[in-house]
Amino acid sequence: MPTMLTDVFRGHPIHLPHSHQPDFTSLPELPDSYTWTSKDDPLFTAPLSPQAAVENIPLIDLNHPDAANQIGHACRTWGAFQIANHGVPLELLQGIEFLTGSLFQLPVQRKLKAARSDTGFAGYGVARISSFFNKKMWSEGFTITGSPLNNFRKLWPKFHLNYCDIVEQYEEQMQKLASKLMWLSLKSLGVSEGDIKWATVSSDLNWAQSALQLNHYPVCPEPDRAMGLAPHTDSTLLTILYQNNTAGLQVFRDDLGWVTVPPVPGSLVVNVGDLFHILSNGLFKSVIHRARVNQIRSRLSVAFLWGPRSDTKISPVPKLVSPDESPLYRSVTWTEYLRTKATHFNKALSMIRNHREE
Ligand SMILES: C=C1C[C@]23C[C@@]1(O)CC[C@H]2[C@@]12CCC[C@@](C)(C(=O)O1)[C@H]2[C@@H]3C(=O)O
Ligand SMILES: O=C(O)CCC(=O)C(=O)O
Ligand SMILES: [Fe+2]
Repeated sequence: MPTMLTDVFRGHPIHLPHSHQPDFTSLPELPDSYTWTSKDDPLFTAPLSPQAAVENIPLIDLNHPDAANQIGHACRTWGAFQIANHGVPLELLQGIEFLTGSLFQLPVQRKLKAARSDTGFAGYGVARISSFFNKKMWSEGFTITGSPLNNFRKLWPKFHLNYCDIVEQYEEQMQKLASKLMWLSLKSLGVSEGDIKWATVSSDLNWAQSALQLNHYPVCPEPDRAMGLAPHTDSTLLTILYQNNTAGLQVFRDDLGWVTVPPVPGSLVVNVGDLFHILSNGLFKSVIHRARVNQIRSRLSVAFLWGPRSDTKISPVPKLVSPDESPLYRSVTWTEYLRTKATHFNKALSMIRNHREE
């Protein structure tokens, strides 16, 4: 029986004190434990790209006849892009935003009834990557995988069924979209369905699995010294992110520094994750990104984290490996990778890299 995402961290506890979460709204100034400097994160003071107005992640119209090549180019250069005409109904995007807003508005004692346990996967808490940093992040999160029924019943004793319904519909749409995006980007590399046995096209998409990460970044008294979500890459194949109408997401490019991804109403942000970087033999970049906060408006985001089934070994597509070289990475399942990441964080990719002889 393959490990489901819910079981990934069983036996790999991470102690994160969710119950110490402050009531963000009542803090007139930033506590020292939330004040970041470049000592806490080397990229904290990396420059904000002055060119961000001209150079930004592309906005791609999925109905454009050349969409596959545009996506492929964005995956190689940025590891991220935005999409319009993606087919996800606007009411559903509004529905998931409403759910997320309602959840984080609940009193902290109610949210803690659904707190993620040390070995658990789903529930309310601080970002999993918090354990790798000395300072705290100005955010709170809620992770969903499989049915949210038990947790939602604790949060909303009366209305949980309506909220479960929204999550189910949202996940269904996201699954279809993620698979479409994967095949479009692979097409740009000349890789087709026959080249990847584990991802056979079946309408139930049971070769994939996913999690939803709801994020809330409250208004912050000193945003320049705070961090919403520290820099990281996602461990996924692809992540599809919905952000409300408040900027905060930034992506990092070695040549440009931090670039803010402006919210475009109705569009979605797509990030290449570490597993897609591996599958593409390093051709697609898994993008380093972070979330900053602001003094005026709170921010919400919903990340659809998408990867293969737990028993699937991901390795570079043979077609993308030149015959006289070994693949850049050894094969790994999503479960193995999430556990490696939970222990070694941003060194996880280099730990599964095959070292080539010069
Ligand atoms: C499947 C997963 C990816 C994730 C860890 C998780 O187990 C569930 C939450 C995901 C998330 C969202 C916020 C950023 C991130 C790095 C984190 O701490 O939790 C990602 C994790 C990831 O992509 O590695
Ligand atoms: O809130 C955002 O814009 C980023 C969220 C994110 O990176 C994540 O949930 O993995
Ligand atoms: Fe992320």
